[in-house]
Amino acid sequence: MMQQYLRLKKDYPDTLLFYRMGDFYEMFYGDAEKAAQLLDITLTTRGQSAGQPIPMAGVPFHSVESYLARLIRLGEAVAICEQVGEAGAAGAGKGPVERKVVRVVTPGTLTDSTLMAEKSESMLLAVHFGPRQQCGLAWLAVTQGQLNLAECAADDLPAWLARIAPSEVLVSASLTAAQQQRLEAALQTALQTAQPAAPVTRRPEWQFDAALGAARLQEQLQAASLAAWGAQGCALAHAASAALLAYAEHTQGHALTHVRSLQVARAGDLIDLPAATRRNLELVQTLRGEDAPTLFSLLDTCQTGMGSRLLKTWLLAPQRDRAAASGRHAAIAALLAPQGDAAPLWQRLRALLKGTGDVERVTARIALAQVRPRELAALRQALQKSELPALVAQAQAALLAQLAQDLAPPAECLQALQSAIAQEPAALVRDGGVIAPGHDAMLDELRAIASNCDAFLLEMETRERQRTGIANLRVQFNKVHGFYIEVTQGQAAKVPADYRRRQTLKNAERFITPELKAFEDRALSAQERALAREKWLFDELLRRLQPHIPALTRFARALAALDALAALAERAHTLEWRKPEFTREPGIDITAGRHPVVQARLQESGQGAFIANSTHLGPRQRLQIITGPNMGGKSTYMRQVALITLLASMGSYVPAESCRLGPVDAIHTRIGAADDLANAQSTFMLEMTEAAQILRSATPQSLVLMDEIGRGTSTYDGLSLATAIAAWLHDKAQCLTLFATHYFELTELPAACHAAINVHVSAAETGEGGSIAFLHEIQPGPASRSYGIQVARLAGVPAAVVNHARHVLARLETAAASQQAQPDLFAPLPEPEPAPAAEPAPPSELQAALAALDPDELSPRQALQALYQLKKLA
Ligand SMILES: Nc1ncnc2c1ncn2[C@@H]1O[C@H](COP(=O)(O)OP(=O)(O)OP(=O)(O)O)[C@@H](O)[C@H]1O
Repeated sequence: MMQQYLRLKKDYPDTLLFYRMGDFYEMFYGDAEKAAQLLDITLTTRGQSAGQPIPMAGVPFHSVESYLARLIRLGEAVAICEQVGEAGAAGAGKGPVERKVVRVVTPGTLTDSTLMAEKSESMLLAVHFGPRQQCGLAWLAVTQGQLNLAECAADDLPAWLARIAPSEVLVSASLTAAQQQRLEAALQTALQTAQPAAPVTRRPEWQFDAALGAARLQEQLQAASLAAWGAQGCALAHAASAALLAYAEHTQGHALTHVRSLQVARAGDLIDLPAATRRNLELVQTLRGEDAPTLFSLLDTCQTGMGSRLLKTWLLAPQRDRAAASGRHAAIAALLAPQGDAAPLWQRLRALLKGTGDVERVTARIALAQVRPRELAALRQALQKSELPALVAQAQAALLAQLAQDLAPPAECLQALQSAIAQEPAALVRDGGVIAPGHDAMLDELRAIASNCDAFLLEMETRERQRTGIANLRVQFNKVHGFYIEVTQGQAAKVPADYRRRQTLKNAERFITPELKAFEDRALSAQERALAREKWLFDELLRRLQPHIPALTRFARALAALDALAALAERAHTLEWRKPEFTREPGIDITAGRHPVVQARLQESGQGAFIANSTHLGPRQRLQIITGPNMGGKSTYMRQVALITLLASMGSYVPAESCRLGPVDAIHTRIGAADDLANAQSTFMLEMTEAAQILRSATPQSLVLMDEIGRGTSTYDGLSLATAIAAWLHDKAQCLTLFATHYFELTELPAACHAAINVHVSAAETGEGGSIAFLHEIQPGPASRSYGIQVARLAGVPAAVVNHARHVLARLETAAASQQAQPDLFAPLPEPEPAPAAEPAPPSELQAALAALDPDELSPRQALQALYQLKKLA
């Protein structure tokens, strides 16, 4: 057996091998030690090899899922090795049962719903590093039917990683350690998760081959050319897809017949949402790393997991082209439209969608031959909802008309499921009770033999009581001993000669007769044969379903889209959101906008109403300098503008009275900072890194939020930087900017910059104690003063400290007033001064050698020699 184990293990050196032995999965040697530590299970030994005990650890097969889930969370991969041969059938009856690795469970290739998050995909990404700092990317979720390709510069990899959010990354084994380290660092920054970032798995270099990839893609898509998908030219991405497909199939132990569509992603197609923006706007995770309250948690009232997952994709990958978003707006309008006396469509659709299974994942599991009986029952239930397409077809929207078509279930598929699968099937095929009665005559007959047992036993009991005169004789069955006739000890003397003793108990004797033995053989074999027949029928059903996989995939996508749209309609109705409008001219025009998450929180906690604010940004008024007290609502206001922009762009209604939105190519944010300890960057360094990125990439179609830039350094440094950054955004980038600051000096900017204006959040002083009330209203003009000391008081800073601060402030203000007026920060920059004439130092040997060189006159060989010479001198 150990020979067999070691033979299998040889092919999975870096993967834990779960070796099935009876009711356990066992691990040996290093695997056992590692698993014992990771899972906190007992490490024992079994037998010996070369005189040494063999370390062993195991987990029971019936609870294997929970152990797998823990290992996957830790980034481990597990190869599942099952018995595939019949016991006793191997060779001459000696030697272990034949075993095989049937699948490999890895973080990026999960398909089992018990191991997966309901609301997020488990994405597998292959990265191929090509020449000239270019990368090819290929990714897919094994439970979805779509492959994705992209090519990018190595520098843009972090942005792509953030967008794809992979659960596992494949790279070539030839990657250098330094390259891998860089990739892992980028992953950590991109994913921003508290858990360990996605594991990086090395695969053989030859698998990253462009020609192989193109051929594999064509085979996968059953197409003679990749031109239909616009995917013919991207060799680097082809190389990545070769490795991706090979690995995905390797882990499933099965071809991915359900993966039949391809998408080439181009950076310019999507609205850029850098990792900082996702984090700062708390789109799917709060700053503390929790799932709620976030924009997504507020938005997601979907009835199914697949609806939630699609909605999340819409939110995180909004398109620059607004056609898709417009289509969704129109669909939501149709779902909300009054229907006379009947409830609006969104309500009726959601009632129908409730309790629908995860058809998308079930479909993938049918294709991979991993599906469980109850998943098929759930699919049948979904396919039976025939009112669904009819109802959707009633709506007046192009997108919904398309969905109605895809929702028409493949009739043959439904029929096959209705006929074959029992009303409430058992969880596992090997338990029996999965195939419906009446589906197969042979199965029915075998089942009849097995279930006629009871009648036979009763009849025999009566007969034997009469024959023996033992009134309390009983004919029974148990799993361990099979069939028997039980007689109490007192009556044992009366048994006839043809009774054979089977077992002696304290108070009773158990016997068997030739007749009962013959019955037992027939009944047990009928049961076994019924189980085998069920297994065969189940596999047969899966074969029959295979041709319907593409239709089922379309059906699943349509259900998911409908669920997501109905959820958006429900949100629009419940939260009183309005339909946004897209315009050609750049700009953002919002009337009475609200921050949806803050508003919901205020409502829940009964802390008063949310104050709506309007925003106008356009080419002629593109920069707002926002001042006002702490706690006044500056951050809330800025974020709400970004959230409304994003919601409109993903195709949702928005929390505002009205919203007109021009083209948007990116939403950048530079908001407060927690130290990025993971990457050992200081707060200020991080602040400047993010600012640098924004200054480099913002365009007139970008929305930029800057919250208190420059706060992390000394006042003058900070003020100078903030000034220069604001001026650059206004003059050079010309993007739409909201710029919140505590530097009052910045309120001078609009005087010098024609498209900048001042706004402030209002506060009112109440009473004599100097306390303030925040009105949370955005008003034109700069704030008249800051209220830092009042806020400190509100926060419970001791009165003595507050008083002291007041005195210091008064003194500072008097001193400032008596000094000369504040320097004009926005005066044009002076011409750079000529450098002061320094004492000319005699040229060094190196400088002399350099001066003697004339690059235009050098041959390559001479240039190289000169270079060596210079190095030597230096
Ligand atoms: N428009 C609004 N209506 C009602 N309450 C609001 C509004 N805006 C903000 N608030 C409340 O005020 C609190 C503080 O808002 P916010 O964090 O935006 O202030 P801030 O001006 O950015 O403060 P700081 O300068 O200290 O960061 C919010 O948590 C929210 O409860």
